[in-house]
Amino acid sequence: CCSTAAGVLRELATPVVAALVASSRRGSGGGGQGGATRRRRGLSVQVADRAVARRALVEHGAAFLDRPSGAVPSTILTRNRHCNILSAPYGPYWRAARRNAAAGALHPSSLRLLGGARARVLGGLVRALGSGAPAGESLHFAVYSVLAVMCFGEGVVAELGEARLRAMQRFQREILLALPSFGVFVRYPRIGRFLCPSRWRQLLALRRRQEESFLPLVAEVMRRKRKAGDDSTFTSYVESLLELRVHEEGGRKVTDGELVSLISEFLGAGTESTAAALEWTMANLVKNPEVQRKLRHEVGTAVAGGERVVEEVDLARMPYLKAVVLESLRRHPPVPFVLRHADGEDAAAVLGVPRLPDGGATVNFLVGKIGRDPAAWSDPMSFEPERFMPGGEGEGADLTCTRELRMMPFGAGRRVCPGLAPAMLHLEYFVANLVRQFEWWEADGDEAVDLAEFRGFFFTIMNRPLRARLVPRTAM
Ligand code: HEM
Repeated sequence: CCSTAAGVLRELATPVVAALVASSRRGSGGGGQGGATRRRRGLSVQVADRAVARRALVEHGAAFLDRPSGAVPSTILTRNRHCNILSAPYGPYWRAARRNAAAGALHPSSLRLLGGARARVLGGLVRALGSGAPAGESLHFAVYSVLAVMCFGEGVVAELGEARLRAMQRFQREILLALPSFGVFVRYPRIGRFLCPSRWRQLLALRRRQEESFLPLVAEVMRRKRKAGDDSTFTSYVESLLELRVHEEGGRKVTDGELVSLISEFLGAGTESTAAALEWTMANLVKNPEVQRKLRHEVGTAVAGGERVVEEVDLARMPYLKAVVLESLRRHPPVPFVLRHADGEDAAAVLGVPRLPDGGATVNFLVGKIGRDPAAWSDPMSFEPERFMPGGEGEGADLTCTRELRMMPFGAGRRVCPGLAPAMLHLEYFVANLVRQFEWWEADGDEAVDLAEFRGFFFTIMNRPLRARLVPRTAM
């Protein structure tokens, strides 16, 4: 029935749908949560038109609220059993988990309480770079460290120590690299383990290691909480998860399996995306010395001739910094596509077809293409932060896409990335301080900056990790 429906769709497609790709792949539903059921995967529709994207995600968002099953790391790793925010079907559990993150650990008021921890991570990063550590890997570890503090609290991370934190980060990478080979268990949930028994054992071992890595840290968070009482002002993500109740499901707590998936998502989705964006931004600053010079001038003006570290409060006075980060996100969005499941008449009408097949369709919004659309951006492939300055075509860019959709690096609509605020804060904070501390020059030979992309399972990262010749500007 899928191929028939695909044929119908292909014939009826209008120009607003950039491409309709028939897919014979079927996914199983697996168990839904909170009474919601997952649908089988049938067709895949790709949207590269920003007007259609906005109509679908913002104006008719209710018809595009779910994600296709098996499209998200945690659904693969737990075979759809333990959802996190990204993978949860639209429903009570998703609402509770998302609200908890957005109003808690990811809220600007929580981020403000972490100024000291951020500065300590920056200090470590500057020392590492100053002693010649590779740029790409060092940026990545700095972002992971900040996310770990937000997740478990600074005391727990300090006790864990750098070596174990680095091991956790390596393990996260290992999982990301292994994920594509586990698709078979989502497509064939009943017989997958018999078809590929050794891969099945590998999957179980990875998930077990994830549990063994996170659950003792959760216990440590609880122990400290009991000891300190309610004195501390900052509430870590894990603390908030332990307090979370899904009221529409009888006030139940989050299960251990969900806890592990939610923590893994927080560290994984938060680090890989932000670190990739940071690396792309610094790479473009190496490639564009004039942009770097202008940015350094702005930083110097904002913080008394560059005499002190840039703090969160200073960032609001740096429009060019924001323009540099936005241009990097437009040109190199770390998440190159947004996946949603669509079903029903409303979704069909938005996509310009009379109906969708039984089971609905997977809709793939092409974030990269939308941000580089020549109809929206002049010379879209070049790196020009000026376009986001007053009078430029991107002035007042709306990252949530509520007013207008010209780029969508954080997605759009009700499932827009809840990490937008911390991501922008950390990008601006690290970029400003890194150009204050160092001049970033192109290295020679094999270490020269290569802007070629590597498309991973979920993220687009630099094909070759960033290397640069750093010249310290102030005594460290
Ligand atoms: C530069 C950094 C980041 C980029 C480019 C990015 C991008 C995205 C995109 C494109 C989506 C899909 C949105 C949609 O379907 O409309 C998403 C979802 C999500 N992101 Fe981010 N993200 C970033 C940082 C973060 C951070 C720091 C966190 C948390 C620590 C985070 C957590 C999430 C979660 C939980 C979702 C799922 C939302 C839902 O399904 O309701 N992201 N992100």
